[in-house]
This record gives sequence, structure tokens and C-alpha cells, in this order.
Amino acid sequence: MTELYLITPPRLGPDFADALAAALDAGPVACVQLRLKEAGADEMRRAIDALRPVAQSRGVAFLLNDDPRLAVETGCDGAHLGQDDLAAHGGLARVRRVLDGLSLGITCHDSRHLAMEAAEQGADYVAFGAFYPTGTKEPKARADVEILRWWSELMEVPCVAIGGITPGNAAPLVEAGADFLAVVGAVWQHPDGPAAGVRAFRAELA
Ligand SMILES: Cc1ncc(COP(=O)(O)OP(=O)(O)O)c(N)n1
Ligand SMILES: Cc1ncsc1CCOP(=O)(O)O
Ligand SMILES: [Mg+2]
Repeated sequence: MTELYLITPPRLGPDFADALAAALDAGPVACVQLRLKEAGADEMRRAIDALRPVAQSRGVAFLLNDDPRLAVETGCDGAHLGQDDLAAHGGLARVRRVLDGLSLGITCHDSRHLAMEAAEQGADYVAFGAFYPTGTKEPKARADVEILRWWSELMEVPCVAIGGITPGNAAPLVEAGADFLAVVGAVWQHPDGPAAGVRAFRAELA
């Protein structure tokens, strides 16, 4: 089964909590990641305080991008870290300890080695990508669907696919065994709004 993993847009408008609620109510959505690359500490805490209850009250996990300590402090369900973030926070083993029983997701780009290492050290999921061209971020790597097939046949730890995923190109990722599809643009930039964006994935994930 493949589930939707929603990542927030890079900048949040004043009504974003309502937009998030509408998107989640159009679900199922398994997880929300707050990803604000340009926010300062205060803005980040305000966003967490406003959005975390929207997700958690609906039984949707709320993860924070990049900052495991803040995730713990603010009651998030876990954190997602990239390879540079791991280095900045003292390495994977240390981050695992900081998060204790909370969820830890790790960016592994297109690397089987990084994914094995992450799983061995207690990651709760590994993320591969970018699978398709994306305007949301300049990706460090392009990944092939075969890495999802290889991983899902070999390993128990769930895998996330990310990068340019839309309802129109999701099928090969689902077929190859992705446990989650992580999406930004296809939901938040959907012409009929985010709820329609989430609904559009339903048929692909069934
Ligand atoms: C689910 C998921 N996968 C990958 C990423 C990318 O993380 P990272 O490489 O640290 O890049 P930034 O998101 O921090 O720009 C992600 N955030 N979520
Ligand atoms: C954060 C991130 N990491 C690799 S691609 C990407 C952006 C995904 O956004 P979109 O779904 O809009 O392509
Ligand atoms: Mg990061």
C-alpha cells in the first residue's frame, strides 16, 4: 500500500492552517512535514504551534524538517533530515538518540549505501529522489524507480519517493513499491486548490 506524505509549501500564507485542514480532510494523508527553509526561529515555532494540532487532531503524523531538537521540544511526531542536516547535528547515531522514540526520516538521494546505513542506524524511513523534474528544490540527485523495487523487496524499513510527483506520473513509483509519495507542488499548486490536489492522488494510491 502506498500513502500520501504531504510537505508544506516553501512559504505559508495567513490562511494556511485552513488550507492544510481542507487538504487533510480530502485524504487519506499519512504524514505532514513542515518544511520552511527561510523561516527564522520565531516564525518556525509559530507555524508548528498553528499546524501541529491540525495534523495530530486528525491522526496524521506531523514531522519537522531539518531540526530534531526543535521537533522534540515542540511536540512533533518526528523529524526529516538530509545528509547535510545529519552532519550539522552530530551524525545519525546522535540524531537517533535526540529523537528517542520519535520518527526519523533520512534523505538518501539515489544511494543504496546511504539507505542501508540509515536503516541500520534506526531510521524509520528512507527517502529516495528526485524521481522527476521539480520546481520546488534543486535536487542533488535523480533517482530511478529500480531503487524503490530493490529496497522494498529487500528491506522492511519503509521507503518514500520524492521529487516532481503528480497523479499522472505516480503509477510506476507505486508499482515499484514506494510506501509513501512525498508531494509539494502537485497538491499546493493544484488549480482547484489543495483538497482537489489530494483527491487527485486517491485513485493512484488505492
Ligand atoms: C520526505 C523527504 N525526502 C527528502 C527531503 C529532502 O531533505 P533534504 O535533503 O534535507 O533537503 P531539504 O528538504 O532540507 O531542502 C525532504 N525534505 N523530505
Ligand atoms: C524537498 C525535495 N527534495 C527532493 S525533491 C524535493 C521537492 C519536492 O517537491 P515537489 O513535489 O513540488 O517536486
Ligand atoms: Mg534538510
